[in-house]
Amino acid sequence: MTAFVLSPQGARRVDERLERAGLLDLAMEEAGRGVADVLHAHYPGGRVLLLAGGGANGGDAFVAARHLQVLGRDVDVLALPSTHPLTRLNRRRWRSVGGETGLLSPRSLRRALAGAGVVVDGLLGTGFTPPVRPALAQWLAQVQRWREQRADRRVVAIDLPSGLDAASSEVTDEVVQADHTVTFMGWKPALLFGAAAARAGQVTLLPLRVVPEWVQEHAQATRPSDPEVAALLPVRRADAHKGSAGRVWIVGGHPGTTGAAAMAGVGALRAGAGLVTIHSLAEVPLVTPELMVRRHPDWPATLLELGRSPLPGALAVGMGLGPEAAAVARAALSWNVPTVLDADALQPELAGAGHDRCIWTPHPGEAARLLGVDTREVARDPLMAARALQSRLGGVVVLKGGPSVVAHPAGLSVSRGGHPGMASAGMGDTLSGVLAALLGQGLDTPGAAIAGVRLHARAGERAGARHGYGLIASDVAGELGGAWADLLADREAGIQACRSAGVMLASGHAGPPE
Ligand SMILES: NC(=O)C1=CN([C@@H]2O[C@H](COP(=O)(O)OP(=O)(O)OC[C@H]3O[C@@H](n4cnc5c(N)ncnc54)[C@H](O)[C@@H]3O)[C@@H](O)[C@H]2O)[C@@H](O)CC1
Ligand SMILES: Nc1ncnc2c1ncn2[C@@H]1O[C@H](COP(=O)(O)OP(=O)(O)O)[C@@H](O)[C@H]1O
Repeated sequence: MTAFVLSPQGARRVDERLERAGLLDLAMEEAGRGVADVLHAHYPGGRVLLLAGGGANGGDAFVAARHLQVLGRDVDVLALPSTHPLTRLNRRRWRSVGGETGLLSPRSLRRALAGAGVVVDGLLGTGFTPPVRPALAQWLAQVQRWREQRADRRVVAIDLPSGLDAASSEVTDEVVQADHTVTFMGWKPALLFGAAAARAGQVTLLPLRVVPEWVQEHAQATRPSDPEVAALLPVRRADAHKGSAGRVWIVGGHPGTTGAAAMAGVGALRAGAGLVTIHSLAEVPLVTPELMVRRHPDWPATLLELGRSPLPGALAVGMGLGPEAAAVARAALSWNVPTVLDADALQPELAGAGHDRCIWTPHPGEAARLLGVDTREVARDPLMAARALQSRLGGVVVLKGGPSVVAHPAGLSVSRGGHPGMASAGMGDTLSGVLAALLGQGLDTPGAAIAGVRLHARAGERAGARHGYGLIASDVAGELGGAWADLLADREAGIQACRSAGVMLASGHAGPPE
C-alpha cells in the first residue's frame, strides 16, 4: 500500500478530526499496543523503562506499558505531569492494572536506568516545539549516556525520537539516538531525510486502522509501494520491435566529461530503450557497441539539423555537456518532445523555457543553484525545495538523494530504497538515461519519474548487495533488468492495490509510441 508523509501540521489536523469524532482514544490504544508489539518482537529480553511526557506521546507510552505487561515484560514507568486528558486517562488505566508511575527526575531516572535493558522514549512527539527545555535536555543526555555504555542497550522511540523537529532533516545534540522508531499514520519528514533520519534507527510505520483516508487527505507526500510502482511500468506486446520500444537521444559529453553521456546511454538501453543515439561534440567512449554515437563539429548547426530530422520519442540533455549546455537545452526544449534535463542543463535561466513533458533532475547542489539558495536550505526540507522547484520550472522535478523526491503537478512522492554505495560518480547520469528510456516507452512524465527513480534505486540495492560501498554506476546499470523483473513480479498486485485504494500515483502508462 501507498504510505503517506505527514508534516507535524498534517498530523495535528488528523489528530483534531479524530478528537472531534471521539476516535482519539482508539488511535492511542492502537498506537501504544503497536509499540509494545514491535518492541517485544525485536527486543524480547530485558526490563523495559518507559518515559512518558505530558502530551499524547506520553499517553502512547502508558498504553504501551499496559500491553508490555500483558506480554509478560517487567516494566517501569517514569512520567512528567500529564497535561493531555487521554494521557491522564491512560495513566489511570495503567494504575488500575497494578502499574506504578514514578516522577521523572535525574535521580529516579538514574536508578531506573541501572536495571533497564530497553528504554521507551515517549517524552516528545509531533507536539514538540524546539528548542528542548534544559531539564528535558538533561534527561535525554542521561538516556544517551546509558545507551552508549553497553552495546546491548536499546532505545525505542514513540513516533519520533525526542527533540527531533518532525519537519526538518537537521538534528541538535539533544536528540536521542534511537535503535528503533515506531511511527504512526504516516512518515514524518524528519524520519526520511539526512541526519534526522539516522537518529531514528530502524523505522516501523503503523498506519493505524482508524480512518486512514484522513491521513491521505492531510498528507504532504506519498510513498508508493513497489507493487504500485510496478503498475506504472510498460508491458510489451510479443511483436514489439526496436522502433516501438522507444528511440532515445542523449545530448551530452564534452572533452573530459564524455563518460557521463556514455553512462546515460547505457542506462537508457538497460531500461529498455529500443534505439539510443548519443549526440556529442567529443569522442564518446564506445562502452557498449549497441550504443550509436554521433560526433558533431559544433552545436548551432547541429541543433538546426537535428531539429529538422525525425525527432526521438524522448531525449536526455546535459550530462557532461559543458559550457554551452543552457543554449543546447533551450533549443532541445523547443522541439517539444519528452525531455530529461540533468547536470549542466540545470541552469536558472531555463526557468520558463520548459514544457509539461520535462523531467528536471537536480541533486541538492544543483537544486540550490536553481533556487538561488544555500544547499543546506534544500537539504533541511527536500519536500519544500522540490515543490518550489516544480512551481518554478514546471513539468516534473526529481530532487535526487537518499531518498529522492519527485514533485509533479498533482503532488509529491518520496522514493523508497536505494543504497548508500550509490553516492558515487555517474549514478545521476545513469538515472537520466533510465528516465528518458521510460518516457520513450510511452510513460507519462510523473509516471516515468516515479517508476524510473524506484527502478534505479532497486538496481542500486541489488548492486549494493554485491559490491557494497565499492559499487559503481555501471554496476547499477547492469542490475536494471533484474530490478525491472523484481518490480514486475508484483505488477498485478499493484494494479489491484491502486484500484481498491483509489490512490493516484500518477496517471502512468500512456501506451507505447507508434
Ligand atoms: N495524531 C494522532 O492522531 C495520534 C497521535 N499520537 C501521539 O500524539 C503525539 C502528539 O501529541 P501532542 O500533540 O500532545 O504532543 P507531544 O506529546 O508530542 O508533545 C507535547 C508535550 O511536549 C512538551 N513540550 C513541547 N515542546 C517542548 C520543549 N521545547 N521542551 C520540552 N517540552 C516540550 C509539552 O509541554 C507537552 O507536554 C504524537 O507524536 C503521537 O505520539 C498517538 O496517540 C496516536 C494518534
Ligand atoms: N545514499 C544514497 N541512497 C540512495 N540513493 C543515492 C544515495 N546517494 C546517491 N544516490 C542516488 O545516486 C544518484 C546520484 O546522482 P548525482 O549526484 O547527480 O550523480 P552524478 O552527477 O555523479 O551522476 C541519484 O539518483 C541519487 O538518488
